[in-house]
Amino acid sequence: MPKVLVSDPIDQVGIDILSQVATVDVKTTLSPEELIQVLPEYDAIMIRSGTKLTKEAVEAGKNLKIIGRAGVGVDNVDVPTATRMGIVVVNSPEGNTIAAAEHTIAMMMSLSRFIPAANASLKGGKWDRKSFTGVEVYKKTLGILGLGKIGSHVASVAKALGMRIFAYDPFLTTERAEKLGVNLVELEILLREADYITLHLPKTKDTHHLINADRITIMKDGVRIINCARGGIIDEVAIAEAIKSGKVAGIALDVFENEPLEAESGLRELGANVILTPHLGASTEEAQTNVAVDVAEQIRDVLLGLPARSAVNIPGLRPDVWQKLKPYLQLAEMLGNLVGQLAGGRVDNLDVKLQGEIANSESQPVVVAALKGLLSPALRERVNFVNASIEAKERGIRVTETRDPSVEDYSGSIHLTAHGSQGQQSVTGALLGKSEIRITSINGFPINVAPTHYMLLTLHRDMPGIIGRIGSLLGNFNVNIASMQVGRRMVRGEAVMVLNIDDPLPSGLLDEIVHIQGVTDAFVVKL
Ligand SMILES: NC(=O)c1ccc[n+]([C@@H]2O[C@H](COP(=O)([O-])OP(=O)(O)OC[C@H]3O[C@@H](n4cnc5c(N)ncnc54)[C@H](O)[C@@H]3O)[C@@H](O)[C@H]2O)c1
Ligand SMILES: O=C(O)[C@H](O)COP(=O)(O)O
Repeated sequence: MPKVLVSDPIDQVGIDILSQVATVDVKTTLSPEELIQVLPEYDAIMIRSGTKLTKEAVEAGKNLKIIGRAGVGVDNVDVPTATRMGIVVVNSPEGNTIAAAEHTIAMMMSLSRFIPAANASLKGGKWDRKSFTGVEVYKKTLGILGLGKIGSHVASVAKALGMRIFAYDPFLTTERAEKLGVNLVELEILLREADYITLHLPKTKDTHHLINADRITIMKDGVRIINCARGGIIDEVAIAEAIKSGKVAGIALDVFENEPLEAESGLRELGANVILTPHLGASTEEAQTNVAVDVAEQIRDVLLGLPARSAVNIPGLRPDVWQKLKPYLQLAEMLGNLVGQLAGGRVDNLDVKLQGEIANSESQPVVVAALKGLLSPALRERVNFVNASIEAKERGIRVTETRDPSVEDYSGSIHLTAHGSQGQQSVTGALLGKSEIRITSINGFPINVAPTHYMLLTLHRDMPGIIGRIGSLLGNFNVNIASMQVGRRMVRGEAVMVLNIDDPLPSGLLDEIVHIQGVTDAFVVKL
């Protein structure tokens, strides 16, 4: 049984799913050092934002096949390192959208009406009504930074509250914004116009301290700011200063530059107009069930050898695409492996041509499959769909892709040409029926071969007796031939022969084959 480590609190429903296929250890109090120590034992890890999978931690996970983030943000995972190591990273892109959006609205209303402070005052024995006169959100302008899933839901709820909505999102089309009834504006306009500003973008190097002292200066006096996205998007020192000076009337923060927030953080000292929650955006029963099921199912699937539906580091390989392309992916991988073995040495360029029905499909997974096959003789199980593109790039392999939707002999075929240190080799393959893989040409010689584990390929002159001589030689060495195919373009011209053999070729035999008169080259292929 594979082993899964659950290192943050996850809903039991997720643990139950994982337990169908794995031994599950729930250890939610590991220190970073302990985590690194235990990680080599595990095939998968399931986390929330609490566990920091740093470069060192990911590298310690030598047996990890998948990292499952039961939530949205993967900024606590060193994804590039995971990708290089061939570890799939998955998340739950939508499981906690509503929870985070509702927390944002709750923060906005709490800021407007001082609910946390009024509650604390009353419970502290007072009946103070004067200190807590609030403001209405009705007819105010809400500026949303990042109009993705959460930002969009916040927009629609805020519209129902009678707010005017401005949004800044450089990656969003005006059509989408119009559909949401939102004014898509430049950042500076939003900052000038908004009475409330809420953040719903990822933490990246571009969004680090997006809200800083300079941008706060542009804002309206008395603006209120909410951050339920990620700590570090707001400069905490600058925002604390702006609260003290009265420039900013209130802030509500669910996320912090350092989590847990330090006991001595100055933010804790600020008054009734500063609301802090300990990263509770996704903490609803519904969201925790959603993300646990979503991510546990993906871990289960990957451990069973199936694709994950929301891998953040395998673009394009969703289960629906996988199901549709599966036979072509197997074909591309086999052809990549074959052309790589024929090429022998270093490959600098791989031309991938997709012909017929496959030319109209999503090509990226097919290219990745071909690269996986190409690199697998050298890297073996270290290369997979996650890291094949990176591994190829690091080796300087350039990929050229062409498509031709016209149908020739087969409804769809894949043609690979490898250019490398030892010249050029090309192979073509197609599907017979829906899923039977065939090699349909080698270096332009037409054949029709079902690939098998061991194959012997010869390039030779088409002349009487040559096939017999190769066959007898194999017989002398007790190598059994399962089937044989010859492809030629003209009688007594150049030809290619493919022998499917039942046994590996004994050492030295290939040399003898190459020395047969008329044989120009020979290759042993192991698929
Ligand atoms: N507090 C919580 O518990 C909690 C819960 C869920 C999600 N989150 C966080 O909320 C944020 C939003 O999540 P989502 O699910 O809506 O993500 P999403 O990917 O659906 O939306 C993010 C949006 O930000 C936009 N964006 C990216 N870079 C930008 C930039 N430089 N300027 C402006 N816009 C930019 C993108 O175009 C996208 O539309 C993420 O940071 C996520 O980690 C927090
Ligand atoms: O990105 C997310 O999904 C949220 O920040 C939730 O984090 P959590 O799973 O630690 O609550």
